[in-house]
Amino acid sequence: MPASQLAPDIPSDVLAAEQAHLAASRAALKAMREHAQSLSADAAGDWVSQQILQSLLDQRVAALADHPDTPLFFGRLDREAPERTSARPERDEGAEEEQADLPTTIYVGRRHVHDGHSKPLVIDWRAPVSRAFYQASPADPMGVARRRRFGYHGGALTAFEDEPLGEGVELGPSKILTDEIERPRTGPMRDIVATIQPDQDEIVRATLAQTVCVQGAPGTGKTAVGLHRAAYLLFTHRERLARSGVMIVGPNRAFLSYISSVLPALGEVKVDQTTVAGLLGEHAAPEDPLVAAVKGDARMAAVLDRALWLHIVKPEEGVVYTQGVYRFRVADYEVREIVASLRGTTRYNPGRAALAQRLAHMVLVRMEQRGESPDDRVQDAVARSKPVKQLVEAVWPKLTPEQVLYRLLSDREFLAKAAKSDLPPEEQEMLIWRKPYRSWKSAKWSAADAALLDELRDLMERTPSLGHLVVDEAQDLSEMQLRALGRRCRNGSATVLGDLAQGTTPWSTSSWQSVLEHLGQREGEVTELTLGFRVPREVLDYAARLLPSIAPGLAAPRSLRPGAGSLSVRAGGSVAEAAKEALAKEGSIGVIVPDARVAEVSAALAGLPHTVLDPDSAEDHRLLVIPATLAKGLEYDHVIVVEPADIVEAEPRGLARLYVVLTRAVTSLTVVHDRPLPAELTA
Ligand SMILES: Nc1ncnc2c1ncn2[C@@H]1O[C@H](COP(=O)(O)OP(=O)(O)OP(=O)(O)O)[C@@H](O)[C@H]1O
Repeated sequence: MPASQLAPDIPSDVLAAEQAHLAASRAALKAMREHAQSLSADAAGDWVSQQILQSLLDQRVAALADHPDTPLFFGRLDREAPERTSARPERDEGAEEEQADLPTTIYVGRRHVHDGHSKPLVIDWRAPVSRAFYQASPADPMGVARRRRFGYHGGALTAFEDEPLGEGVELGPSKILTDEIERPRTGPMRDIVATIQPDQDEIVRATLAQTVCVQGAPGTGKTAVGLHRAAYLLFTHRERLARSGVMIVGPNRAFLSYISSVLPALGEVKVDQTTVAGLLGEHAAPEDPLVAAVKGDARMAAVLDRALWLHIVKPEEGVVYTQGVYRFRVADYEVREIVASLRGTTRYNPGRAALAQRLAHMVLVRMEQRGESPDDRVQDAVARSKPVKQLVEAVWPKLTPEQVLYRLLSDREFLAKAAKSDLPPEEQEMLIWRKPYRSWKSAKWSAADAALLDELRDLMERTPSLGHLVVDEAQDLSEMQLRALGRRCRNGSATVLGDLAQGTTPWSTSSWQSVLEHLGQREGEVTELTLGFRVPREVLDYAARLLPSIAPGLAAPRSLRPGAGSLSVRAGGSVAEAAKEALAKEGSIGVIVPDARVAEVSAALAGLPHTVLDPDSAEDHRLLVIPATLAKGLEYDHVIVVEPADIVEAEPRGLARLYVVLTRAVTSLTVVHDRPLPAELTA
């Protein structure tokens, strides 16, 4: 963007000085990288340490890469002398000392850069001192006299915009922010590090211990905020989270591929990004949504718990261990006592191992009574001996989650025993497979079963916890899936993102409190993002006509972008025609169609270069055909929605699906239909 476009009176000497600072910063980054490259891992004592050190050095060199097309810094703060800074409390320890040590003018960017004398040239956006860049306002300047935002064209600094904060004057809208929001979307999602808004920043910088749950209308930046929060936490708690790990869970692989480059662009490459299926198992046997809803209900947890422990058989016999001419006996009542003391105090598999050890210990006690002095090795040998193993197998059998679930879903009597009064008979009947499988090995599991298997796995063996989990589109998760995710952050915290109006699964939630409860994060704070950055107002108002039917409790969303003329509804219109019109404009085009009509619409677009969205393919086209069920979380400059009535009828929560697809557009939405539009949309 040429400087003159931003502000005709930008003094060229000021711009030149800023450009010189950019050049100096880039040169310093290069020097930092060369220094890191010159370091050798040879100093490490042994081969293993050398490999570890080398890998750390390689990571450091990679992190110091300069991306010429990406702004190294995007803001500048001219701060008042430290003693005059406002007494606003900082959240991180050491923040005040850090502020005092820094020069009064600082540049805020993607990473720290310092010169050869350790003088900071650029400060990481995540550092405590950078917070003022996002939060300072004339009402609370946070010690900042002037905030400067930089505009770039490619990698070149071409413009800046000043906001005086210390003079109590009202700030006008930022053109740099507006340009960023209006920029055409191409390729995968980009970071928003230069333009994070104050309410978004509050969420990004919430402390690690705090679980945050964000309700937000389409395009309010929930996904963006979740990803930036992950980057912020990794920076602020680098060592702790390097050990325990951070994971992003998204709705499908198309979405993961869309967001995949945001964290690497922020320098964070070691974050797992996955789907619930990726985490719990890629099971997708088709299932009646009503059955899936019962399986997704948290009441299943108690049923599974009983189902597993019902496998323990009351011991009727003791153990006889023979050593030479001696026989050592553990009586049946003693075995019963041991089993009773272990039940309920341990998970299933460690309990099984403990039973063997406790039996062996009893044998050892008998040996000692006979005057022997056996050691631990003898105890281990007894625990592994045939009679002990046989008894353990008979009383506390070795099981897999699949075996237990197979029995539960195929054996009415067993299910009734496990379900007790938690599930009424009609729900039990729904759970029993209509067509039973021959064995647990040949059973085909559904997505709902995957969460049940995971629950059983955890009852058998403790699931390790991560340090932090970001869960996107969380309104779509069942209570059992939430429990599965909750296990993975039980010693950590979570960022939970979603929109109650966009729930499209049989088990979609209508309450964030309930989500937090099943996640095991009752203390989590529910907050809301209300301003939309994606969808033009006209389009959002149109989609919001569906809200009274799908989420009556939610207020109508607001959009930052007026977008007059962005909506076109065409009865009997041609999809190819609409696509041609969009191709004549700038930006990406998504043709969102009922899943069953993908092939037909793709054929109708023959002659226009396009592909059908495939999450596993790197092929990127300007014109994409997208099955409605894959559109969640994605966005395109121009969206063409084909036959809303079919989209609504295709699934039980079809109206919510329609709301999702109508809210994917950044610049224009064209609705093409032959059938009458759903009444909720024309009301
Ligand atoms: N502060 C911001 N500055 C610039 N762009 C932003 C900002 N916040 C969000 N955006 C942009 O708005 C668009 C929507 O953001 P995002 O996908 O995170 O929204 P969402 O709330 O997750 O939407 P949905 O509910 O539809 O999935 C993205 O292009 C994102 O980059």
